[in-house]
Amino acid sequence: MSELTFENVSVRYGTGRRALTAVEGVDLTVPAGSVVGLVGESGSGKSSLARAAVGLHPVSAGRILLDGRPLRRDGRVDGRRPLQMVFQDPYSSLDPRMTIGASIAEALPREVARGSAARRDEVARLLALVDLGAERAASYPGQLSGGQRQRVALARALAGRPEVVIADEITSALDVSIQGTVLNLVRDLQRRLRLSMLFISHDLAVVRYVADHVAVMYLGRIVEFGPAEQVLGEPRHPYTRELLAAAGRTAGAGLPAAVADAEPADPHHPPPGCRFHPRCPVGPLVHADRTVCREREPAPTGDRHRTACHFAPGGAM
Ligand SMILES: Nc1ncnc2c1ncn2[C@@H]1O[C@H](COP(=O)(O)OP(=O)(O)OP(=O)(O)O)[C@@H](O)[C@H]1O
Repeated sequence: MSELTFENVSVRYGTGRRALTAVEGVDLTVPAGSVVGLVGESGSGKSSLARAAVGLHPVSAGRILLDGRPLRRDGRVDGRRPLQMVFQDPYSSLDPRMTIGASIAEALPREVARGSAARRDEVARLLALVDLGAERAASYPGQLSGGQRQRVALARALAGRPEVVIADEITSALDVSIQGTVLNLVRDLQRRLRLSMLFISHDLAVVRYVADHVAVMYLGRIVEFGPAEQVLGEPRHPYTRELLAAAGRTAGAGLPAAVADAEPADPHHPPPGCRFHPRCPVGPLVHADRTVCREREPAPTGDRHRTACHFAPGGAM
């Protein structure tokens, strides 16, 4: 079991006037063997943080550590790739011209992949892990259903014997009727293989189901973090409360409509002070002029349940 830590991590795209900071100064820990759900509306920086962890995009500041050891820019540590990512669209990780077996075999570490018999056995073992028969090795991605393809993508990620799996919206593209089965499988594998997991989803119902801890991201910052039942049951940050209210309105159908009436956040020009202040319903109630919110960025406060809001219960003010 391994602990994944983001230490003051920033991710930037572009340069000059077009520069955009998608992730800014994020501190986040995925405790060994646990699932951290990462939520926030579209564009908040969730995928950017994930991609930085697996080396698909460089961090512009900060460090990413596995059990205290820094990951290299390409996501390796000691020559291995201990982090694997599963994406929303399994087509992005499966070559349509390769059989399922060949795709999985390609991801096997060299020491396992010696000899075709060993490879075949290992592919069959991985297929069994994701509840697919060994005969599936001969199929092509186009012959499988969306749910089966996502299982194969999962098997492929597990082929590298990861310690941490980053799941980015892995059920969002699936038919609602099979989302539950895939989620059950993921949760079961996570426990059996004692994986640590960063589970990104815009669907709070899904996150409630799989996550031990929840991190809420807004415009590149983590605004709330804590045990899932606390963050989702007794949210402290006004943004988290809005997300939950919006999810309730749409019967768990997701976040993107959250805070729909407010000004959309512009990542090119994040507001000064608290980034949420232009949309925040709480600040004006407490401080008519919202000076503190406009001028001072709130530092996270709290112990197990941390919130970055000047007026959160247990907050700085
Ligand atoms: N390769 C890129 N080049 C430039 N800007 C990018 C790039 N990738 C993401 N961005 C920008 O970075 C910000 C954060 O995007 P990111 O995809 O990380 O957010 P997200 O929370 O994962 O959203 P979604 O749920 O829509 O994937 C957005 O403003 C996005 O437009």
